[in-house]
Amino acid sequence: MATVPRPQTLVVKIGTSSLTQGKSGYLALSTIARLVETLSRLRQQDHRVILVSSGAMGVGCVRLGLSERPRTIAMKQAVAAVGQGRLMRVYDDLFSALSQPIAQVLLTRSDLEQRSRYVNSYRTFRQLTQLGIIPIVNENDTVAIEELKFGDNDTLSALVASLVGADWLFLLTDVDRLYSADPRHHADAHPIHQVDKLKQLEDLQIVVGDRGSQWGTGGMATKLEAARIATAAGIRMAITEGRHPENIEKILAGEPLGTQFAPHPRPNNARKRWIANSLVPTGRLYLDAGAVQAIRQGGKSLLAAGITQVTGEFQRRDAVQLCDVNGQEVARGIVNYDSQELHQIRGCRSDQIPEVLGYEGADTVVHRDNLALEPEAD
Ligand SMILES: Nc1ncnc2c1ncn2[C@@H]1O[C@H](COP(=O)(O)OP(=O)(O)O)[C@@H](O)[C@H]1O
Ligand SMILES: N[C@@H](CCC(=O)OP(=O)(O)O)C(=O)O
Repeated sequence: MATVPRPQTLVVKIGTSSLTQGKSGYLALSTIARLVETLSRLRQQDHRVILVSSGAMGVGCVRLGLSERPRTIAMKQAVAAVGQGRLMRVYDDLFSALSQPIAQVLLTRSDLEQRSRYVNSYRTFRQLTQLGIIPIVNENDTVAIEELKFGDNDTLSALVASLVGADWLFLLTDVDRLYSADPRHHADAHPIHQVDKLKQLEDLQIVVGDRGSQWGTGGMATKLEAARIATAAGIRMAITEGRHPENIEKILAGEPLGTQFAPHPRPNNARKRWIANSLVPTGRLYLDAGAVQAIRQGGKSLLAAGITQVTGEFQRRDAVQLCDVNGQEVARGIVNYDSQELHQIRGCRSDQIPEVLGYEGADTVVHRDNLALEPEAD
């Protein structure tokens, strides 16, 4: 097997559709064993490896004899609690056979939203990988409430890859790559091998279903959202077949397998990566052309004068999307005013703000240190 020159940080996500056998939902043991062998080999080559594994819900359902995903939150949480333990037991048995230590990391959205918890999560991953351990990550489905969920592990894996500053994100699924339409329903769909810019997919009018397989979540739509997050964070991404985890080594060695997504230049400011990816925006500010130019080309802070419209309800220090006149997102940032205040001061010069609000506020609506530009906004 070809080896890759320098040790890299690799995040590998495997979906339920690859971990389980179609109709019965039983574990796909040979796939899991091959995945364990591949990841252990990559560790032996000194790569830092993080596995994001779905499957808690699917495994829990089979254990409890359920034939479809539960609908109520309480039931989902109970089923995931059953499945997660069983899944980790299988991983631990197989990795232990190869003397590869593993650790379980269960995350909720708030672990990555709050800056201090984000930094703490980063330190945990760094310590684990420095010790040569493979962290196995899943959403903490048992406690996560609906509003605070990542919702799917494609997004979670991209956020973890961004958090640790990974070189590669591999999404292992039950199709060998992205197609122009869902190959299950469109026999004539053609394969997409390489994506240099995500906009290319819009131009090609790619149709991605948001329905996954029986136990999967999000289908291809969430994989493209993962691609948006990962490539913007400067991470290469590949979608490839879960039944052949050894493809990871071939892709690292330069083979054109699966669908590969080229990264944007890596933003070298970790705080801005956090703002761009981990915070969930709760409102939108529409900017005039001058303000868009000032923040994009001039690297300036956003002032109230350049805001034409405010939507959503948000508090000070919340994240918002900054959009041009066409509604195209150009940046994300943390606001110094809440939505009520911004309705009053939009379009005002900074020196008019104290008079309008009746108190002294910040000079900027979004300071440039709290503003992360969207790389594909051109
Ligand atoms: N354009 C597309 N190209 C490839 N697969 C697609 C596309 N649109 C939808 N899909 C579906 O997405 C499914 C994979 O998503 P999902 O079941 O959520 O996988 P996982 O469990 O690996 O996350 C495929 O089985 C396929 O039917
Ligand atoms: N956290 C859930 C996984 C949700 C999910 O995204 O599933 P999948 O689409 O199979 O990757 C579980 O463990 O069942």
